[in-house]
Amino acid sequence: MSQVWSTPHRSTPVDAVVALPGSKSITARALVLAALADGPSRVVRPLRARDTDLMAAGLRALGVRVDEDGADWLVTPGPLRGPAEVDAGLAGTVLRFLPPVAALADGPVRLDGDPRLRERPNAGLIAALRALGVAVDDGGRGRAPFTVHGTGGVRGGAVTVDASESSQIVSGLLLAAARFADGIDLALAGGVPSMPHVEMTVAALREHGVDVAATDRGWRVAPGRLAPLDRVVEPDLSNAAPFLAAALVTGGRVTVPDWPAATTQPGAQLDALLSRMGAEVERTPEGLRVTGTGRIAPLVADLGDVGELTPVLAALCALADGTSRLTGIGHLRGHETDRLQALDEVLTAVGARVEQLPDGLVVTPGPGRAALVDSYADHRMVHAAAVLGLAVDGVRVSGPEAVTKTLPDFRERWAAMLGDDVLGADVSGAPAGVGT
Ligand SMILES: O=C(O)C1=C[C@@H](OP(=O)(O)O)[C@@H](O)[C@H](O)C1
Ligand SMILES: C=C(OP(=O)(O)O)C(=O)O
Repeated sequence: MSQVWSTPHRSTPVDAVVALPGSKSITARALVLAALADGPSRVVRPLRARDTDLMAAGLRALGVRVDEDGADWLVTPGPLRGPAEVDAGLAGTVLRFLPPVAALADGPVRLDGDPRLRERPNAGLIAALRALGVAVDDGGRGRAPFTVHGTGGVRGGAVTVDASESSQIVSGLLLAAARFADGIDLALAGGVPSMPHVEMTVAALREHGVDVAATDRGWRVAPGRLAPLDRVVEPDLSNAAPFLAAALVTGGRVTVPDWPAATTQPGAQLDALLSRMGAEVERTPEGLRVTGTGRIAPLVADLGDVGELTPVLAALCALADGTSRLTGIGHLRGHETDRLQALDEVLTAVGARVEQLPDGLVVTPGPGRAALVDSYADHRMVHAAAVLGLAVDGVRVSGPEAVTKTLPDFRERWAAMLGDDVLGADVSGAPAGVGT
């Protein structure tokens, strides 16, 4: 039995200020870099959610101390050790950031996770580790479960990496590379999605005093120490997406406080993307304010840099007044679920017409209809269903607990935005499934 969430329907304009907890991506980098530094670091206002708790637990398994200090995490590095077991859950960040750290441990580290984690692509990372002198036993699958045979050190040096399926492969290698004997000289074999996330990695490394340089084909990290650092985590701008979308759908107004003036988070691009979809977007002293104008314009865009915004943007496209075309997102087939397939099914169930492209979606809105849709264990599919449900009466989603991945109290925050006292609607036990 899985839960079913009846998403709240709302025709009146929302008017809310929605504060959001810390960024998943910044918290993950802060933890890993703190673990590799040569003294204790503090992570201030980290995201506490399944993905980041798994990252902390994985580092603890490798011998790092991660203590709670109020709402902060205090990270005290220690000798990295094996044998160890790491549970990556469904977290791409744990899957791709911890193996290069595990390679520095003094024994074998086995990494596994949810059934879907075992389908998420990782061959590019495993091949790169081998080329850098690390033995990895993956049974030839290129996926979890696999064992990294740490020997207490990594040679490092020049390596060509296929990161076409995930930018996290690049980030994982760069994060640990200063601790490799020869650092790393990473050349990309082809394209890489989600470039802002690689820029986030480079920026975070530099804040720890690491020497990172962009090269013709990739990045070079010099071997050296990582200085300890107290880091304040920015709010998660990708998780702002469904709340800001609610302003467009209801013709209302949503403000997200503490919106950073400058950031490498891809969610920063919501500003421009939502303007293109018809919203008025302004930076106010209170935060980023998005005001719906009553019209949702279709979107034609390459979302390759901002793939994780796709589920919410695609939901808006299903409510727009024309056909949208979202491209550059073939790698979303390897995310928490095959997101192009999942969005096709969900948007079709609520009345839109969807065409799948090899690297994207064409979405044509239709008359909305009630539907029971699946979350596919994907937090951002729950966000998408919530956005659809504002406009289409009777959208229910099974498996809403997937939101624990990055925003455990998503439904409470959604209800609060709408001015509801409780969860916004009933949550009941019912068999998982898709259909009306
Ligand atoms: O480095 C990161 O923190 C992330 C990189 C991106 O991964 P992909 O490049 O696999 O899309 C993004 O989608 C994910 O949510 C977080
Ligand atoms: C793709 C995502 O997550 P992960 O870090 O597990 O890849 C996401 O949060 O949208």
